Amino acid sequence: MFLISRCFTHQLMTFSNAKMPPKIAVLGAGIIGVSSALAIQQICQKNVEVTIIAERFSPDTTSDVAAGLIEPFLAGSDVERVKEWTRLTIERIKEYMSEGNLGAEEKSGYWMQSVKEVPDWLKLMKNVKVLNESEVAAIRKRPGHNFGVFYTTWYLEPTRYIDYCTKKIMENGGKIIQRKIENIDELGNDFDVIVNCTGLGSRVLFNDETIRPCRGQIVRVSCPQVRHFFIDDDFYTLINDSCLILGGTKDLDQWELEVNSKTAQKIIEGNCQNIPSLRHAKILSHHIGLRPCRPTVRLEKEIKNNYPPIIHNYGHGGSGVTIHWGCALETAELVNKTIIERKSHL
Ligand SMILES: Cc1cc2nc3c(=O)[nH]c(=O)nc-3n(C[C@H](O)[C@H](O)[C@H](O)COP(=O)(O)OP(=O)(O)OC[C@H]3O[C@@H](n4cnc5c(N)ncnc54)[C@H](O)[C@@H]3O)c2cc1C
Ligand SMILES: NC(=O)CC(=O)C(=O)O
Repeated sequence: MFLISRCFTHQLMTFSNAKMPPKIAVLGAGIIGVSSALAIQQICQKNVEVTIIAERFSPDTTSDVAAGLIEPFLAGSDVERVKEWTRLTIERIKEYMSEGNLGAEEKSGYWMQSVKEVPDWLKLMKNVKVLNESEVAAIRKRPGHNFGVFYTTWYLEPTRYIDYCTKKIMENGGKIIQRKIENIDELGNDFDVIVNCTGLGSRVLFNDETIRPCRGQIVRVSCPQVRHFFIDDDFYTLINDSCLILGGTKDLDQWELEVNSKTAQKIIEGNCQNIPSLRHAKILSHHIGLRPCRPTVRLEKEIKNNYPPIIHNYGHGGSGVTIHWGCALETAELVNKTIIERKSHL
C-alpha cells in the first residue's frame, strides 16, 4: 500500500502542483552541475524552480582543480558525441569571452607525441599544423618526442566560470542547499525532476561501479615568460590568466587526496626539461583531483518506479570543462521534454 500510495502521492503532487513551476533538483555544484542548472533555466524559459543540492561547492570541487584546457581527454568512447559537445562548448566560451569575462583565452602550443596521433577533434581547433621532421627536431626536448602538432585552443578557468554561472542561477531565482545526499529517497516527493551531476559521487549514490577515479596531481606556478602550452605523453604545462599549471599524472582507481611530494618534484622536473625557463618559476600551490572516468559519459533519462524522472549527466573524465556546455544543453533539453510530457498528461 505504501508503494502505491507513494507513487500515487507523487502523481497527485504533480497534478496538484500543476499551477506551480516544476521543481528541478540538480545534484552537484561542480562545472557540470552549475552549467546544467543554468541551461535548464534558460531552455525552460525560467518557468522552473531550480535547486542545486551539493556536498561541496567551489572552490572545493574537482572542477576547481582543472586547468580548463579545452581538449577531450579521458572522455570515453563516444567520440562523435564528445566532439559535438566540445564544439558547442567552444561556441559558449567565445560568447563568454565576448562579454569581457576574465579567465578565458585562446592559447597556442605544442603536443609532442611518441606515437603519431591526429584526432578528429583537432578540426575544432585553430592554426593546426602537424609538424614535419625538421620542425619536430627543432622542438623535441626528449627522445619520446617523435611527432608533434601545433594548434590553438582555449582555456576556461573553472572557478571563475562556476562563480559566473552561480550568480546567474541565483538571479534567475535558483536556490542552493549544502548537503550530502546519502540516498535519493531523502528527496522524497519534493521535486518533479532530479538531475544527477554528482560526478564520482554517482558510484555510491547511483550504484554505478563503472565510474572510477583517475587521480591527477598538479602544481600551480608563476612564470609569466612562458606563453605557450606544452603537452607530451607524461607531462604538461598549461596556461591560465595568472599562473601555469604543471601536470600531469593519471592514476586509475587511486583515491588518495594527499599531495605526494615526490610526484610533485617529478612533475616539476619533467616540465622543466620540456620548458627550461620553468627553472625560474615560483611555486604557488599543489593540488589533487579525482577525474570521474567512465567508459562513456552517462547523459540519459532514467525512469525508476516511485521516483521522479532522473536525468544523469556525469562521468566526464578529464574533459568536464571541455564538454560542459554541450552536455548542459542536452541535459536541459531532456528536462524540458520531460516537463512538457508531464504537462500533456495533466
Ligand atoms: C588534475 C586535473 C586536471 C584537469 N584538467 C582538465 C582540463 O584542463 N580540461 C577539462 O576539460 N577537464 C579537466 N579535468 C577534468 C574535470 O575537472 C572534470 O571532468 C570535471 O571537474 C567533472 O565535473 P563534475 O561537476 O562532474 O564533478 P565535480 O567537480 O567533482 O562536482 C561533483 C559535485 O557533486 C557533488 N556530490 C557528489 N556526490 C554527492 C552526494 N552524494 N551528495 C551531494 N553532492 C554530491 C560534489 O560535492 C560536487 O559538488 C581535470 C581534472 C583533474 C583532476
Ligand atoms: N583536457 C585536459 O587537458 C585534461 C587535463 O589536463 C587533465 O589533467 O585531466
